[in-house]
Amino acid sequence: MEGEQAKLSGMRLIGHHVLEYLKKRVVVTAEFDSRDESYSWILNWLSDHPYAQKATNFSVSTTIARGAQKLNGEGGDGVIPATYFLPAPGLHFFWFKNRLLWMYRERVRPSGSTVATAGAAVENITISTLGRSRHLIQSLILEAQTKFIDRDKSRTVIFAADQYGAWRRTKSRPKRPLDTIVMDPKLKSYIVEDAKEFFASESWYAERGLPFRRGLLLYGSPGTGKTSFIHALAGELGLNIYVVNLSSKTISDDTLSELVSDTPSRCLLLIEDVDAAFVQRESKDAAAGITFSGLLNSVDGVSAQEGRMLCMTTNHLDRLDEALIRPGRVDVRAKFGKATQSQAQELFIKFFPQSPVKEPSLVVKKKETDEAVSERAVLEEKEPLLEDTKVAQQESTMPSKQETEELAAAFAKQIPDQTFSIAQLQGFLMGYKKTPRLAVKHVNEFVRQAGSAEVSGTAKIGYDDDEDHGKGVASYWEGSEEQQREKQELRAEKEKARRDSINQ
Ligand SMILES: Nc1ncnc2c1ncn2[C@@H]1O[C@H](COP(=O)(O)OP(=O)(O)OP(=O)(O)O)[C@@H](O)[C@H]1O
Repeated sequence: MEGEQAKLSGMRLIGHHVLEYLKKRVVVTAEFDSRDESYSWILNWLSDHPYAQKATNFSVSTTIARGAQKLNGEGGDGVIPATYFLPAPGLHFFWFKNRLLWMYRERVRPSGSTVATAGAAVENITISTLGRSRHLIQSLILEAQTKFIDRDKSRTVIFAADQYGAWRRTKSRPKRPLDTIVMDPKLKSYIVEDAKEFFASESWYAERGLPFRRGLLLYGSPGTGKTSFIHALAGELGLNIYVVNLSSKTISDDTLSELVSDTPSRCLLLIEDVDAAFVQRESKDAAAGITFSGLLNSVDGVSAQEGRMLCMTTNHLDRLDEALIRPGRVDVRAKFGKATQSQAQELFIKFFPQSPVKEPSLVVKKKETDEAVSERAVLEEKEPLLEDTKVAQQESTMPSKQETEELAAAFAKQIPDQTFSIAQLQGFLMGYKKTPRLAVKHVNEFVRQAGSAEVSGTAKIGYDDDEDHGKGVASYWEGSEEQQREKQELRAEKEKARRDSINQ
């Protein structure tokens, strides 16, 4: 009896192997794992495929990131985030180049997942077709890759380390134009030209046996534009950014070294607040972080990737060890200072760009009857318009180019030199997005209050909209109570004018 059973299971095993063998002979299969970049190419390709648009069993996603990581931010530049329709997990058949293919999408738990990584399911997609040639599936992959790269051409893609110590695409943003960065123009063009020259000199480095790497250190007060400049630089050079967070608990010397050697040959490797990790290290949190020598080894060890530019930012240059910033590791150092008066002026002009001149108030005026005009004249004589109401009336038209320049000069004149960061000034202007004249009128008050707030540290000043900092809050100058009341009055006035013009 036992012999019979052994025979049966033996035959089953042989049958299974034969089937697998035949499958391999007649079916070509490619497998994609959500932990790999190629998974994003396939998802992106699938979301555009007619099958995914018609499939009755589909999943909806606002990101093309891997299933394991629900990372937001991609495609969501508009008010409504981009939505992708994808074939749901399971088996699907579709046509590609007149050939039938089938795909299987499934969710699996990664082998060796721990309590810490529990919940981080990994997805798998296999795409198969009948035949023995890989050609068809290879061309599908190539098409998907090209499509994905084209999609990124106008964007800067940001990668960060995941909990497994591998790079993960986290988000992509439209390229930030360099001219949106307010800084010393000489310094700006020096860094940009230096970086361009570096990336064009691979053979020069090779001929001299020099490691093909460059280091850039940006230092200065918070909110002076260091991170923003790196993003704009990446956009200008057409490179992606690989961000390392040294304070992360999951990063060790080994993972850092692996990450650095895994960066592609042309990229910006960004280490933000490079001083912070070592301040924390002193807090003896043994489990967390990396050692200083680990950092040095990673950035210039033999395995460190060639052709990358290391960009570091810090608010405290004095806290950095000389060894980290010696030439060879840091080749260019740039100080980002608080706004000068001319930078405040430039910011104002950039903040209120010229839009086509609208003159709604003229339309209203045309309709005013003689009676109404004389009535208004009597009223004005009786009760002179409040100063702000006059400004408010002017605000119904945006200033001309010349007036904007005059306003910018008046604005800058009231900003003490090198006292506020651009982020703080931007925060103040955010309160006056459509009312530049009011911004000029109230800037004095902002300067006074911000000055005393800095001493007492109580008021909400400054503005930070950068998710990279992980603060997740946008705090900005909302104006004093009086300003807010004025703004409300202005809104009410505008609304009244609008209603009146409709009723006429
Ligand atoms: N020089 C600048 N030009 C244009 N925008 C700026 C500039 N400085 C700051 N900003 C704006 O302020 C905000 C914060 O800037 P950013 O994060 O680049 O500053 P940072 O110097 O990197 O700050 P931190 O040291 O805190 O990391 C962003 O919204 C950015 O657009």
